[in-house]
Amino acid sequence: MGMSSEKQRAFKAISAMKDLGIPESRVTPVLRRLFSVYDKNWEPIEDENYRVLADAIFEQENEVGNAIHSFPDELPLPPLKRRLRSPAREALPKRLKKREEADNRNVEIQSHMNDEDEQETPTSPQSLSRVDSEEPSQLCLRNRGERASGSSQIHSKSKGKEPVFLSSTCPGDNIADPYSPQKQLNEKQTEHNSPQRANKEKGSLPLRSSFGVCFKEPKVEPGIILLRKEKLTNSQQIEGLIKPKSEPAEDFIPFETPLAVMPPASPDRTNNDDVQTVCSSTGRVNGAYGSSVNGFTGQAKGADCSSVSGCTGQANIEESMTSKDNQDGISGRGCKAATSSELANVPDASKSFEIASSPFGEVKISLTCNQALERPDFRMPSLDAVLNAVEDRCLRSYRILEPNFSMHKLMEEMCKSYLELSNKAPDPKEDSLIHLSSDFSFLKNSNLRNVLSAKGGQQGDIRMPTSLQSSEEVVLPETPSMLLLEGPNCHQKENCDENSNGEMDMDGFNPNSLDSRSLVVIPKHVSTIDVGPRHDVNDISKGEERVRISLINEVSSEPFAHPFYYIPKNIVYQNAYLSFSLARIGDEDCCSTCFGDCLSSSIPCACARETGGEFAYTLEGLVKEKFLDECISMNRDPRQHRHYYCKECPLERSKEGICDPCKGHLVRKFIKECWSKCGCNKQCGNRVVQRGIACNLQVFMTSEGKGWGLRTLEDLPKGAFICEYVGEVLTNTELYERNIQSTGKEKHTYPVLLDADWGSEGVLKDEEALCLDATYYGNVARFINHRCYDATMVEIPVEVETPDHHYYHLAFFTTREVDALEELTWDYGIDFNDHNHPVKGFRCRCGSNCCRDMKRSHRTKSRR
Ligand SMILES: C[S@@+](CC[C@H](N)C(=O)[O-])C[C@H]1O[C@@H](n2cnc3c(N)ncnc32)[C@H](O)[C@@H]1O
Repeated sequence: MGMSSEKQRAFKAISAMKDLGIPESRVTPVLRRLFSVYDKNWEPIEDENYRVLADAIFEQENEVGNAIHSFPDELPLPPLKRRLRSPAREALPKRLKKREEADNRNVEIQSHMNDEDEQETPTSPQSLSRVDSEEPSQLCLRNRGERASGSSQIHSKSKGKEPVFLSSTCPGDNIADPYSPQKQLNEKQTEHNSPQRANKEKGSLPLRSSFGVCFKEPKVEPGIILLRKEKLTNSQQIEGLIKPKSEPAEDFIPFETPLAVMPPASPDRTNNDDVQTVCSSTGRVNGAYGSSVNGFTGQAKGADCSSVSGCTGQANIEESMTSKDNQDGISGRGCKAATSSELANVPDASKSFEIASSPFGEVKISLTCNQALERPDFRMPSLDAVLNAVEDRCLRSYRILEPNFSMHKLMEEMCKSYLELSNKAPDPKEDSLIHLSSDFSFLKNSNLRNVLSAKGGQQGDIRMPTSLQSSEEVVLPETPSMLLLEGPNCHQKENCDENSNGEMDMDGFNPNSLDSRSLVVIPKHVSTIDVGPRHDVNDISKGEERVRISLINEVSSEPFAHPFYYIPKNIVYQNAYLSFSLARIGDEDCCSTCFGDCLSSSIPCACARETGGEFAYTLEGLVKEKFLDECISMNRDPRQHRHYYCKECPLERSKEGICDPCKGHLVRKFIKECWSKCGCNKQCGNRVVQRGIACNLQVFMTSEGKGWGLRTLEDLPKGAFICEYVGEVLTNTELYERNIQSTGKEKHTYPVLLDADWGSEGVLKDEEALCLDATYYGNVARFINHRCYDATMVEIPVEVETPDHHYYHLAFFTTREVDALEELTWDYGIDFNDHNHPVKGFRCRCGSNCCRDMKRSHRTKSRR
């Protein structure tokens, strides 16, 4: 395309933005980036009246932390409305008053919020991107005083259906400026994009209601360009990524000077098992990470590369991919072939993608990322971490509904496309064209295989998790909204045989033949183009988590019959008052001037203040040993640690009969994570819990009679985040009401008090004291069994959306190294003599030497 045409299109784009009130100065740099990202392809930029461009402009503003201050002159601010009403304020505990003062400091934001309450809620993803809508903030809450009296009980209304909280946005939560061009753009798009509208059409609950909670669509990470999946076919998306470049297109405007080219692969690769470290011509370091499993080649040079612009350095990620030919023993030729690789796209050094192939079917993709290496604190992430992070970003950014989406598959698609384009039709029987070490690493490093092999000595003793049983994983359309699986883990009869013990065996499954290759199941890809969302019924999270959580019963034929809705984040039941909003987070409680990863900064940011000016997490994302040990010590020997004794204990008040004096609440140590009002990005190392479950977990039937439990399928280090305790946020009163309404048998076995800081809040009213109940709505944590004293996990309160300790996330971290297949337990801190406790009493079968259930004559001795 000629220069003049490029210019014309650029001018058109600029003037379209001008029409929306965005000055040229803000448009041009973003346009340059987009133009580069889309490989000088104008269509995606022009699509939908330059929607992507507008998105990107606002995303960039978010990224540099000036979303609020960027239009001071252009945008008149509505008058301040007080968030809290005076009488309510009088009753506020000190902490909340302090927050209100912070409100007043944040008057501009506040007034926007209130004003938006009355506005029609924009629903497009980009509208959310400017507001407090980063994924973890899915809870968006109203002030109790503002809650309409007609609030109904969401869950009771939605019984029998998929929980209907999924709304793209929450009324009243959008602080996007009503006058902003972005909003104008949104309004144009609301008609056809609105999930609310879609929901209405489906006849589900009206989402714009007075409920205290609703979910938002995931927000796009600042700096990420939105590709709208529904607009692009698979192949378009892939093409967008790897479109072969036959000719260097002319730049319509000067771009950043290209940095040194990183040509793919050093030529002399004579051994596919080699892990290569390549230095870029800038002399910067490229790390290496890769290994070979069972003869597969996995090579990668990882780099922290996420941005598509701002090229200031250079790093490489390279994935060596071998086709079937190579696997079948032609690897020698493949190695030789590497020397004769031909670059598919050589000419333009600034390109971030390069693909090479050999005449023998070897395809090599080289990603050149330019952002990381100028950073003095640059460190090489593992390929695994990069793939996970990219998956995470993609899932949030592109509305990918396929629960089994993986970067591995994406790379494979790239390979396939490349081969197709090269007129080399891939073998349809090919199960995987690429072999990355990351997919195998946990099996290679963990002792899962040994454990399985050991057990497999007696064939039939072991039931493989369904997720590992067959590569023909069954993916069924989701019909049941409640997770209620009939029978053991085999959900497709045809694939299962029932043995004499009534247990299910997979056809042809031979535990003795296990090797790491047979253990790895790459789930069948299901296209999301023409079908609705699907869930693997053997994923108890129904696709809600980043990882699949399988379920297995190796000890009995008891079916899994837990009627609960899986939710990955807390939701408010009805009256719980959670006092957080962006406006309540003062500058002193966030790190608005940070950038990138706070953990890499030499000076810890404001978010580390909660943990004594030091981050609680290590660079590897583990809780630091000292901090963790203190938390463990608190749990193991609570008497040695500070307690708060309520004058009128909400817990006692909510019990039946006479109130006992407060038994004391442990004053716990908190972790404070960075969040939406912080300048850092979602990948910041101080955001662990909010990223969700990352390890391989499994719900299994315990053999000690504790019912279902949770275990890990991989070796875990000490201090690793496992999961959050997720449930409905209730007030103590509501929990009390639930308990008295239920019969003894149904007494709630899943409530957790959020009492870690009751002490600093003065006398808490019943409706202020919060707890989580995972009985009806919960996540995988509802299966965590109790172990006295030496549990494998400890709970730590984590602040995400609010610096106010009133509401927090309860997160579980490992107390020591945990082996694959070991149960993940937690010391409930239960007093086995307290029969009035809201948690239903049980006969403890934890097996710990220090079991506190002393009265039980049948106490089991620990086997550990
Ligand atoms: C939060 S649930 C844990 C999951 C539960 N095992 C299930 O099957 O749903 C708590 C319940 O699990 C059982 N449980 C947990 N830890 C136990 C233990 N150490 N000994 C016996 N039962 C236990 C008790 O019935 C308790 O009320």
